[in-house]
Amino acid sequence: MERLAVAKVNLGLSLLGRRPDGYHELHTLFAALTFGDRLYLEPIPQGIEFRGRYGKRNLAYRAAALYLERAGFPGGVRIVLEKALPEGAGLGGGSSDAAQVLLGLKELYPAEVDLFALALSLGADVPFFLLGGGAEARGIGERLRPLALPPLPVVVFAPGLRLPTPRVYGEVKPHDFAPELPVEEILGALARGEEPPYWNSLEGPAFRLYPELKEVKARLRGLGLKGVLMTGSGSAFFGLAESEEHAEAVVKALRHRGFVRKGILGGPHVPSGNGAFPL
Ligand SMILES: C[C@@](CO)(OP(=O)(O)O)[C@H](O)COP(=O)(O)OP(=O)(O)OC[C@H]1O[C@@H](n2ccc(N)nc2=O)[C@H](O)[C@@H]1O
Ligand SMILES: Nc1ncnc2c1ncn2[C@@H]1O[C@H](COP(=O)(O)OP(=O)(O)O)[C@@H](O)[C@H]1O
Repeated sequence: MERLAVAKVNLGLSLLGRRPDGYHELHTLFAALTFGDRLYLEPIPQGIEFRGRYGKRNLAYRAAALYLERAGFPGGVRIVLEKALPEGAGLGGGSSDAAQVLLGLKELYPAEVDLFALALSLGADVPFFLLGGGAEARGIGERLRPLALPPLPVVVFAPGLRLPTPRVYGEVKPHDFAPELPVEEILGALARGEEPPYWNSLEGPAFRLYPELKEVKARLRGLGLKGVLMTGSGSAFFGLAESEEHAEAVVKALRHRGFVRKGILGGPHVPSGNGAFPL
């Protein structure tokens, strides 16, 4: 079985405060995109044969180990992971890989296993990737409400700077906290092709760590993209293109400077019925 583990961007991310356990409470809009890593899953009699980086620490491997254990060891799986997404870029590649392994194994070995609970134990972004499409998220990303997003062309650019998530959260100061995102206004602006009134509270901390990221943002704006924003904890940025042709031209202009791809907001069509967590 072949599966596409798509990237995500955060159409705004607001840090509302810090929880007693040290994690940050956030409000964000997740948008799946149409490109990503490829995974090949094949049933084998027992165990996990894994081809990809990090061995047993890979989130895809850990997802398989968890699912097979919870399902009562119904059989094994061979997993080949072909990475296309840069790591530590805020595109959620590892989380997306893990979600596709969970969904794939549920198809190969159906069992009464709560995928959302397993997903959350693997990482805060993993539950979203079980749903795909678009979603409003709260908590640390686990309270999800699906959202319909206009299928706009976007360009993602990662400058080749790896920004580990804990490093960026570690740099957050009280003045980085902000109110909730104006969700209706953001959706309205997207639908009208206007500059969305969103922000990413992690841009301040990331820019303090790596001031050169400000130039990356300015360069994307200079190419005519709207709503240019860092995604998640960075270091990738995205922007909204006027058309597929505009997106293609931006990709050409940036292709020697880092990872650059065009995609469509909301991702490929996902069959409904995955359910959701209430906000
Ligand atoms: C920023 C976001 C936005 O979608 O995604 P990415 O950009 O990484 O894809 C997420 O909040 C990434 O959450 P998650 O994937 O769970 O982060 P992890 O790497 O597990 O967390 C690493 C560390 O970051 C801090 N952390 C993480 C999430 C959160 N809401 N508050 C935090 O303070 C914690 O110190 C944690 O130990
Ligand atoms: N399948 C995987 N793909 C990418 N990274 C993985 C994977 N499994 C574990 N990791 C670890 O998780 C970190 C975060 O990866 P990733 O999800 O791609 O970035 P981000 O959290 O910035 O969106 C990587 O730096 C790597 O150490």
